[in-house]
Amino acid sequence: MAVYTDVSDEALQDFLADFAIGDLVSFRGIAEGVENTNFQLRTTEGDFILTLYEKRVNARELPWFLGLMQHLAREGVTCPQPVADRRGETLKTLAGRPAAITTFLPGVWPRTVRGEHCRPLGRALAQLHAAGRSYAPERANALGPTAWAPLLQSCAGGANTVQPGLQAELEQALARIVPAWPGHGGNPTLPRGQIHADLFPDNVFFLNHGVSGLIDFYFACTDYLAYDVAICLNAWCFQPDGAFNVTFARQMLLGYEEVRKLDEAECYAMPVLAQGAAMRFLLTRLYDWINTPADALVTPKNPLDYLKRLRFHLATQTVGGYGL
Ligand SMILES: Nc1ncnc2c1ncn2[C@@H]1O[C@H](COP(=O)(O)OP(=O)(O)O)[C@@H](O)[C@H]1O
Ligand SMILES: N[C@@H](CCOP(=O)(O)O)C(=O)O
Repeated sequence: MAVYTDVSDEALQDFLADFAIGDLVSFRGIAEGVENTNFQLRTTEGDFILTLYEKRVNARELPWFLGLMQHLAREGVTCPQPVADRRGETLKTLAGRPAAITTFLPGVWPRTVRGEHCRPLGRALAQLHAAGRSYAPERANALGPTAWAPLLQSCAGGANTVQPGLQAELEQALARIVPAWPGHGGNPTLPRGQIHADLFPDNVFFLNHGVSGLIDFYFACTDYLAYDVAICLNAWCFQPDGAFNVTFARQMLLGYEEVRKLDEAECYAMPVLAQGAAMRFLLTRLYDWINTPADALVTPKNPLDYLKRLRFHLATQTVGGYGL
C-alpha cells in the first residue's frame, strides 16, 4: 500500500474548496504503487485521482510532467489530465506535499500478462514516442547510467544482506554495461525523445482487448526511445517463475514496429539497453528494500526479480534473443 502522507478530512475539504469539481462523495487511499501517495476521489461530478508527490519527484519538475501529459493527450494518447482549480492552477500543496488532481481513467491493468497484451502495448509505446516528438522541453533522466554507481554505493551496507555477493556482482555488471552504453565514449548514439521510463503492467490500462490509457508519467524523461522498449522487455516479458517469454517479446516488438521501426543501431544496442533497464529497476528496488521502514504503508518490490533478468540480458548477444 502506498500512502505515505495522511490527509485529514479538514485539509481535504479546504483543498477541494479551491476546485469547481462538485461535492465530495468518497475518498480512499489507493493500495497500489510504491512512489507517490494516491487517493481515489469521488465527487458529484465524477471520479478523480488526487496525488501527493513523494520522495523521488522533484517538485520543480512537476510542470514538465503535467505539461507532457497535457501534450500527449492533445496528440491522441489517453493519459490522466491535470484538473485546474478556480484560479487556473493545477499544481498545489496539500498536507505539506506538492499535490495535483488528475482525471480518472477507466480500464484495468493486467494482473497477469498474457501474449494478447503485448502487441497493443508495443503499439501504445510507439504512439507515445511519436506523440512526444512535438513536446520540446527536455528532462534529463535522473536515473540514467551516471546515477547507477552512486545508487549502488548508497546500498553498499545492505546489498549483501539481501543476497550474499550481490554488491560485487552488480559492480561487475556496471563495469560492463556503462562503457558499452550508447553515446558513451565513442559508441554511436541512438534516436532520442520523450520516454515514459516506467511503463510496467500497472501503468497500462486495458479495455475491450485494447490499451485504454497510460498512467504514471513521473519518471518520464528525454532519453533513447529504444531504452523505453528495453524497459518494457523487462517489465512485460518475464514469467512469474523468472523465465523469459520470447513470444511476448516478439509480439511487443512487432506491435512497436507497426508504428515506428527500430533502426539498426537500436537493434544492435538492445541487449545493453535491456541490461541497463534491469540494473536501474534492481537498484531502486534494492535501495527501497534496504531503506523502507518496517511500519511504512507500502510493500517494497523484490530487487532479486531483477537480478535474474539482468543475468538473462548479460547472456543475450543480439536482438534476435528478443524474438526480432
Ligand atoms: N488516472 C488514474 N485513473 C485511474 N486509476 C489510477 C489513476 N492514477 C492512478 N491510478 C491507480 O492508482 C494506482 C497507483 O498509481 P501509480 O501512479 O502507479 O502510483 P505511483 O505514483 O506510486 O507509481 C494505479 O495502479 C491505479 O490503480
Ligand atoms: N515500476 C517500478 C516501481 C515504481 O512503480 P509504481 O508504478 O508501481 O509505483 C518497479 O517495479 O520497480
